[in-house]
Amino acid sequence: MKIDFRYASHPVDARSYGTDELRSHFLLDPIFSADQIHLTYSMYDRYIVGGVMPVNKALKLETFDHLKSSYFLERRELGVINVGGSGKVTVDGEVFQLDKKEALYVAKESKEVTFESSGNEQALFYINSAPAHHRFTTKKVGRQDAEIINLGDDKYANKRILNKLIVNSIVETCQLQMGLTELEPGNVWNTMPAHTHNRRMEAYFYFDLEDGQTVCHFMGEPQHTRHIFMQNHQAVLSPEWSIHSGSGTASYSFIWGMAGENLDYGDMDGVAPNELK
Ligand SMILES: O=C[C@H](O)[C@@H](O)CC(=O)C(=O)O
Ligand SMILES: [Zn+2]
Repeated sequence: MKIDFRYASHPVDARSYGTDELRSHFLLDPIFSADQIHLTYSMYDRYIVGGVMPVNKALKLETFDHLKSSYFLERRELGVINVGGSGKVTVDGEVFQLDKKEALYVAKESKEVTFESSGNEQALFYINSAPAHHRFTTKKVGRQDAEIINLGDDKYANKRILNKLIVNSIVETCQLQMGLTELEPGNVWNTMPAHTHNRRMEAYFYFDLEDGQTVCHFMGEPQHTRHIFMQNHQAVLSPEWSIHSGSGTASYSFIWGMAGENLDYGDMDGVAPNELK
């Protein structure tokens, strides 16, 4: 396992970050490395973001120094979404088959979690984890189980399909929420109009972006925005004070994940496009 660590930033400090500082504090890259579990432990709500890419062997989620626990999920819950070929996640002996864009919620106190590819195409497991106080039930959320919201309009180049996957109307969680948003062809703007939610931090992971294209991710306080150019399979941390929105040079999909004070997906403080600076 490879572990990175990130401290949280004060919004007033972040106003003066240049490109390199901004990327070193918020951009998470790489997410996927062959036969590696690569994680970042963030001080934003002690959220963990990472990727699992099992090529030649099954990979086991182990505890690491920042957790000071006897196993990874001793005091945590986990969300997994596969963005590659078919794969298998085994939780304490129970096998869950995850095809592309399917999710698994793994309950606190699950002792052994392993990941492997199970088809010809490489499985790619994107994972998020948050501290947890209660053991709920491990549950797969397949494509048909998703709650779908149609958002946006061609006219604003933001027509997209939002799939709620790990949310409390589908699976009980302590503080984790995850889902997947797909931009319709020719549409490029996500999460516009933008929002913040001081109650929750968030992380975005961009995927299914055509080779050679990019997504410009916008962050920062609504009146002090910054941008990070993102490549396929990179993630970015969004502090509780920050907007999280992006515009691509092509359409793409992304996974959002968040944790914090509440489990209310709709709790957002909207910002109209013409109020942004
Ligand atoms: O707090 C919620 C998140 O920012 C995302 O769910 C927003 C999103 O996927 C979109 O508008 O496309
Ligand atoms: Zn949000």
